[in-house]
Amino acid sequence: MNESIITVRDVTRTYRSARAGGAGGRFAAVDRVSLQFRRGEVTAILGPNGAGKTTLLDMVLGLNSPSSGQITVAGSTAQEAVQAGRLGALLQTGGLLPDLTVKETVSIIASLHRRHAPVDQVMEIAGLHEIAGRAVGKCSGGQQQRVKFALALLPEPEVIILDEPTAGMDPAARHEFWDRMAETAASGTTVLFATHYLEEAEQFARRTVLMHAGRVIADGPTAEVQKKAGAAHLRVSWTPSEQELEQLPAVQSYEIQGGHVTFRTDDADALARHLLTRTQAHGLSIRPASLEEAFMQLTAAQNS
Ligand SMILES: Nc1ncnc2c1ncn2[C@@H]1O[C@H](COP(=O)(O)OP(=O)(O)OP(=O)(O)O)[C@@H](O)[C@H]1O
Repeated sequence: MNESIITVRDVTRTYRSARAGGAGGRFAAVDRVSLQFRRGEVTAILGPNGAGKTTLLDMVLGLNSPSSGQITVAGSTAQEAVQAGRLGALLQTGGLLPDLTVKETVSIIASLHRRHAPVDQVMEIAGLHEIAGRAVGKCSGGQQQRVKFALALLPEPEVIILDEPTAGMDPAARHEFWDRMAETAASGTTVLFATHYLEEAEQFARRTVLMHAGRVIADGPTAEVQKKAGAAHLRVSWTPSEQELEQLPAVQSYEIQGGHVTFRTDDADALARHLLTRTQAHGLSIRPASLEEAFMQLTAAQNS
């Protein structure tokens, strides 16, 4: 269980910078990243647009090569692991043929694998039996993602990589998708997925790697990473004294405007409790900080 199945060692991937007008300037889409993933671990790679998640996952899949550093999967290169059917993927891009039915799609892709799981079994795991006869082009976005999930399961991979698998799904479809994924992970498959959603990481991954601008800025149990990134804005109607302000817990910063105070806090519950029980503050509202704000805060904290 503790054996590392994926090792990313000091990996950088640079691209020519569009902003530099192609004048030779390069930037690192992934910047000196080192990570290890253990067998059976479910990890979320969390980050805003452009953080480097897809670039990193594509390198783990051998679709893209590091500019420097090394990646090994189950002791071999990514390409060898894919060829051996040890790695399965559900990628953001990559089309399905719209005129084939769901079952035809899964059967045809199965026939391309030297060894594969029974078609009925992967259809069952991905919840496709009810829509087996439907043309792929008539399936919803969420159903198409489930078809891709079934295709990723066909080689019975030890590692499965999912790049924003639930993009475009409504909350119910998202839940159903993750319930099915959890069953797969419970059987010992290592799962690595990229997401924009903190809640998705929180609900489905025990470990979260937070990326921003190509760097890993936090890595650990999801609850801890969430606490670091999960700052909130809390607003009350209140005219506080200097002394009252000083006694408040968990305040990162505040702004006073008219009869209102807006706090930025890393523990909204503790602050709300204090404000409502020990001060005259009232009319309290809490708004979670956006992921982008949380990242800016974390990066600023790192750089200071
Ligand atoms: N082939 C490429 N050529 C040039 N720049 C690229 C290329 N691929 C990615 N980039 C740039 O590298 C950075 C990281 O992109 P990447 O797609 O890995 O981010 P991401 O975290 O997956 O974002 P998203 O959540 O939007 O998918 C971005 O600035 C992107 O524009």
